[in-house]
Amino acid sequence: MSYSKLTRFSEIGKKIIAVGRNYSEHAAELGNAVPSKPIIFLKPTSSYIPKICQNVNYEVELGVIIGQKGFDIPENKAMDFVGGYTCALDLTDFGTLGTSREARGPWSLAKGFDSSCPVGDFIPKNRIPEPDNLKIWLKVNNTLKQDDNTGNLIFTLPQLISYISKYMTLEPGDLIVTGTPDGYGPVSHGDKIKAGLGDVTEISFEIERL
Ligand SMILES: O=C([O-])CC(=O)C(=O)O
Ligand SMILES: [Mg+2]
Repeated sequence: MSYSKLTRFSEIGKKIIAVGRNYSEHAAELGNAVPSKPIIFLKPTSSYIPKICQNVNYEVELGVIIGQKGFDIPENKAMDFVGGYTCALDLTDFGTLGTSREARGPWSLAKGFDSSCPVGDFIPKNRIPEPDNLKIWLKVNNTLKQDDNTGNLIFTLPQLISYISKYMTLEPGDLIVTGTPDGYGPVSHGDKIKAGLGDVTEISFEIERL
């Protein structure tokens, strides 16, 4: 399958593996300690559905798309398994849908409702030669809300790929959303969201309530 022809990963429909608290300033704004191991959770592929956004918070994230199958991948081989990148949002509702962050219950509804994972275009790997030095930003109604660099990820892409693949076989089309920087916040009906990775790719959409 040629991923470069795809603009929405719903056409691929593989796992969405998400990383939590992977920027220390985001962990701090949540009042959480910097994790000693990656915090991993799953979002269902139905969360790609561009349906509605509810009472949610935005989180812009670097999405890594897996290009070949692998398990127990060593860190020094991990980048060979990357097929490309995308700008993804990990929309989150801890208010009405999910167990609160403080509680220890699962986050599945808070982070897995339909439309909770808007993604941009597939960016082939060679268009981002330095994924560990990439500006990541998000604007709400043209106001800059999140502005950081993937150089500040606590766990790097090779560390994440290696760690996740010890537990879950990675398959072509899987998407790893690598965690959000600080500055997350709520959106409401009519808000215009624009987010991007450096000046390589941009995603924009408007929030609609049912
Ligand atoms: O929202 C959270 O607490 C965890 C998360 O997804 C992130 O850090 O990107
Ligand atoms: Mg997130």
